[in-house]
Amino acid sequence: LLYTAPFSKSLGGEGCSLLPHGHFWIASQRVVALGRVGPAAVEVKEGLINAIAVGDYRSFVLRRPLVDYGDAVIMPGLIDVHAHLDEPGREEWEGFSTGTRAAAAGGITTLVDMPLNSFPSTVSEETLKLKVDAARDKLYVDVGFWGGLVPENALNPSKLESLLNAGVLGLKSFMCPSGINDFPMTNSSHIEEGLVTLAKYKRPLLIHAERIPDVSSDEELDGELDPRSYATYLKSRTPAWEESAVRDLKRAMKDTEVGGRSEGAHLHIVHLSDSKTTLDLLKDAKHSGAKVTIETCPHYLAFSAEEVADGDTRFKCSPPIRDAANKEDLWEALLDGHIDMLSSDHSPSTPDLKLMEEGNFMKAWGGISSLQFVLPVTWSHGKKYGITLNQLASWWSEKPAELAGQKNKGSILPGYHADIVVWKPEAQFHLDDTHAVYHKHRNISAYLGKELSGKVLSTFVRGNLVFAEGRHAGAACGATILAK
Ligand SMILES: NC(=O)NC(NC(N)=O)C(=O)[O-]
Ligand SMILES: [Zn+2]
Ligand SMILES: [Zn+2]
Repeated sequence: LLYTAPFSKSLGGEGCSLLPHGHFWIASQRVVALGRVGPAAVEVKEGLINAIAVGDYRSFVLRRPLVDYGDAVIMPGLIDVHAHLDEPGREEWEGFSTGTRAAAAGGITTLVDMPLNSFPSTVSEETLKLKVDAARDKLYVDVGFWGGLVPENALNPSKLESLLNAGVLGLKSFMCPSGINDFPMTNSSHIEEGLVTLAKYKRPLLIHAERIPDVSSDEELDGELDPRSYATYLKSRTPAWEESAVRDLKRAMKDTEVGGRSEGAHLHIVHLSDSKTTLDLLKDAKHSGAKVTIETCPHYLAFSAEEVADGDTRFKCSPPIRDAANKEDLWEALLDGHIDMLSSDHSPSTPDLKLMEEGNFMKAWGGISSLQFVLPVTWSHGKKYGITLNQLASWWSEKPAELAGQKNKGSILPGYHADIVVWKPEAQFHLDDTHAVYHKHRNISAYLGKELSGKVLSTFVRGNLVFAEGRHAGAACGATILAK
């Protein structure tokens, strides 16, 4: 039985998978596995990768269905460690069903949900249970959860332990106001104490590292500034915020070193935007042996402040998208390995909160909607820097799997989950009104109207073909991932 793409006509529809087989091979001329890219076939059996036949694979795949993807790329599915799915409590912003359908359409096979923007925030065993219950039968990809480190639990190890025992993959905290009432910010003492507990569990602490600087350099903010101007927003949230946070983390980072008070714990800086002093401070800490990793997001690599039109609040996020020179330096840091991985920071809201008509950057909700497009965006913008498919797999799958403690995910290797994206890097598309968008509010996405290259053909989650040629599987068979 040989399928060659496009193969919609032969696909099933009702169950967990569009492909009616539990044991099959997929093959192409560009399989990203075992540190190389080349012709290979991957055997999928009962949700796992059973074998990889490299080179001339035809003699291996006899008597089993084979999906031949020609010269499309077969790569590990993306693992997005930073997405706000907002359910329960704010389903009108996003939701498990819409968010995971968007993920599947974008080649993302695992999401890790942020503990804030849902209501209540995920800060205790009980609130994690609400998340897990709300997710039931709604997931098209696998979903894990970060818990929140907040003042209420940070100094209370037994509360933190009950949250960790309940299965969050790690914790997340803010060093500035989060914009969400039941998710208050932490100071460096909360963080240092939380890390001691995390060290026992060997799980990471993710930090939104922006802090209001002690000495304000914002004199320019005095007087009348136009809130529709992007420059006004940039002045209100300078790189000094990121720098101040990271300086304040000095002791916490030191504590993670071998022999330190929280050896075994791990600090992960989310959505780094400042590629100057903040990055230098983090490089120094890494260099002296602190266990620190860094992520940045496609919007910091795709856009620059110069391109953000006044009033276009789709581009408002924190920390802000900075100037073109900053963007160049972020690419350099990513290519040099100083930035470890990428994530979407998909943080939608209802369109009214983006204040798109008023265009007020100072009052609009901060957060970029991007979940479905991160693969083509990274590829389209990375091509001119010569990025490779292996680098994409490292930034989007291997490193995120490690951060989230997922030992069976993130690579195409025998014994691993068959979480796979098949895509055509050369296929161009214009993200116009006719393009199918599965996250909830298409008009708030900063990528609408853009030309991208890299089209997702198929997405497999644990062997289930959950998305192919524009269609989703009928049943939502993604799993919730809880740490043990
Ligand atoms: N409450 C939020 O979702 N905040 C998010 N907002 C952004 N990035 O603008 C974030 O991750 O900080
Ligand atoms: Zn954040
Ligand atoms: Zn976020």
